[in-house]
Amino acid sequence: MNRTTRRSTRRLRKQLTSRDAPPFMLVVNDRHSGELLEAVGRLLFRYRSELAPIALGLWTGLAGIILHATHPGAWPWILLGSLVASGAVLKGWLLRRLDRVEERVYAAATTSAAGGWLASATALGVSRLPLPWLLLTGTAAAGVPWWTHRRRRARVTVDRTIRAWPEVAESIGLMGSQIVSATVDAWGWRARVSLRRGQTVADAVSRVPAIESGLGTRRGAVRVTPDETRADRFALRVLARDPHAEPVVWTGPSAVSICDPIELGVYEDASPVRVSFLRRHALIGGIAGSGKSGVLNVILANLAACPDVVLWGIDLKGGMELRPWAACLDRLATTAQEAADLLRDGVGVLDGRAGALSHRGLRVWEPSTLEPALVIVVDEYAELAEEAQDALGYADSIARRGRAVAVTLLAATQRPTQQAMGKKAVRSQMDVRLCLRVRERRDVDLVLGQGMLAAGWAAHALDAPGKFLLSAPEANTPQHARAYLITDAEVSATAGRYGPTRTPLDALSQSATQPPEDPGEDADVIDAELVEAADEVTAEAGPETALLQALNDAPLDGRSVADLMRVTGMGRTWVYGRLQEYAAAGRVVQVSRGRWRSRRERGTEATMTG
Ligand SMILES: Nc1ncnc2c1ncn2[C@@H]1O[C@H](COP(=O)(O)OP(=O)(O)OP(=O)(O)O)[C@@H](O)[C@H]1O
Repeated sequence: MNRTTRRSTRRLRKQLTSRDAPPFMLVVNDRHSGELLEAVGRLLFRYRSELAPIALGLWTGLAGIILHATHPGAWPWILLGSLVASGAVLKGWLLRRLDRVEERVYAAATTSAAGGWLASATALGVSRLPLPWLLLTGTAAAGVPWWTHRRRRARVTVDRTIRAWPEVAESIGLMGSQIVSATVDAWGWRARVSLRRGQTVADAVSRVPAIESGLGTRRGAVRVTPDETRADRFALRVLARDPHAEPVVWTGPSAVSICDPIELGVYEDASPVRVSFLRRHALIGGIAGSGKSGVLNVILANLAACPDVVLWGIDLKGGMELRPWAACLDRLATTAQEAADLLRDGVGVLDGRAGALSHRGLRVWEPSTLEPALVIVVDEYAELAEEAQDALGYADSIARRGRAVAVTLLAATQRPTQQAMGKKAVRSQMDVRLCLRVRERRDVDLVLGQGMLAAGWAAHALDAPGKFLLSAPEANTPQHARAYLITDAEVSATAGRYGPTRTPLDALSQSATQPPEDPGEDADVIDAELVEAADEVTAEAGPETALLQALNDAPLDGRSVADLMRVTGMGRTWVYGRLQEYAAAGRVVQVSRGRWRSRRERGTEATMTG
């Protein structure tokens, strides 16, 4: 109480107690009593949900008094009506929005209990013992589940928030915005908010901490995502609890082909995070300990289960991260030189396939078990830039030209700066970007691309390992996700399970990784006549006809690739390209490693023509 108030209180007291003071009169101020009633009314309305069980008890009691006085014989009908209503609620014909069994059972039990009491009170009178006590204890018993029910409480919170939104919006700088619709879900509630003309979703994104403060939520509870259909709307999600508070257990590979999307984890609404890695390069970024290796493990565990993929790995941390997958990796490079060789061979495969595709008149390599995709996994790409500069040129080439021929990169790094990625275009070629927690806000744009932070991709606010944001053609909103957690034991079990049955690289791609060599080295001793005849054919009809003839004339144990190179005068990749094409068409068979002949059926010689 301040000094002025104290002084006026003293004066008032003096006036009231002095002898010449006017007689004290209690004046009922109508205006104030009206305000009081209004305030009580407002309070009752505000807490109407909490007061519902008490109101129901009071109405039932009142109905009992009236019915006993007017229709005491109606009790059988009341009983029957309440039983029918309970059955209808249980069946879901009444109160349809109660979509859970527990909720329907509660509503049915309350209806039949209230009906039973009302029937008894109608017949016997409300005051007949133990009816008053039953009404009191019944109201309390029905009230407990009601008051503690999470969904009801959440619904009430949403209701109040919608009403308070104009005030909140004004104080957080989104004046004029309105909540258009709101729903309660398992973890909190979500709403669609319309913005005042001229405001954008970027304004809402930049005010997320203010929205959290305005709504009185915990930090990190609010998500703002653009509405794809309207620039003047956004989706607001408030998470009362963090759905990703606990690690998400991995349940096994979700893909059996590189053409299938891979399930990486779950979004906050419990829907799975699925993304395709077919003909796409991928970048995984995040600080140390954010869970990059964990995400790589999920991807590798899925790709290991796909027989139409060959996996190569580069791990310049001495193989620490990728060695557990060694059984499933066709190649693993752990030194700078090995990494450069591996990427150079990757470019070789790419070129070999590109040549074969152009010969077949096709544009893309369709992965199959005979002609698998090649995925090159690079753990900590920055090490590559530091230690194996030569390798960066090859990586760049693969990033730019590898998609069509299904030779792709999957790179993980802490900060994909220009320096860490090499001064090449690798980062800009990454179609799938997965951002775990980053240290600085600007790192969001480094991993996900320019402008993503401003668009609401707040990866700097992710607060646990394995939490991530995914940007891919099929994931274009900043939805928070958590990757499955694969334990070390699961990694070794998965590698052990799929390792022995991994598909080898196709012969054409293999040949493209080998240095050009003299075909004479492993050539068979073939008669001079054949070579001479082949030379003639080659000169007249071209190398393909010579190849077909040599395959037709091949002995039962086939002809070596070196011979085929000699008779056609063409390189290894060209020969393998044709052989693979004929093999896919069922026209030639690989008799043993590196030996081929045309297919012969039922002992007859099936000759091939071009
Ligand atoms: N999806 C996940 N769910 C829960 N915990 C996880 C998840 N992924 C990783 N972790 C935890 O975080 C720790 C660090 O993960 P991880 O080694 O994958 O991080 P990293 O980013 O690869 O780190 P570094 O850059 O140092 O290699 C792990 O030991 C694991 O306990």
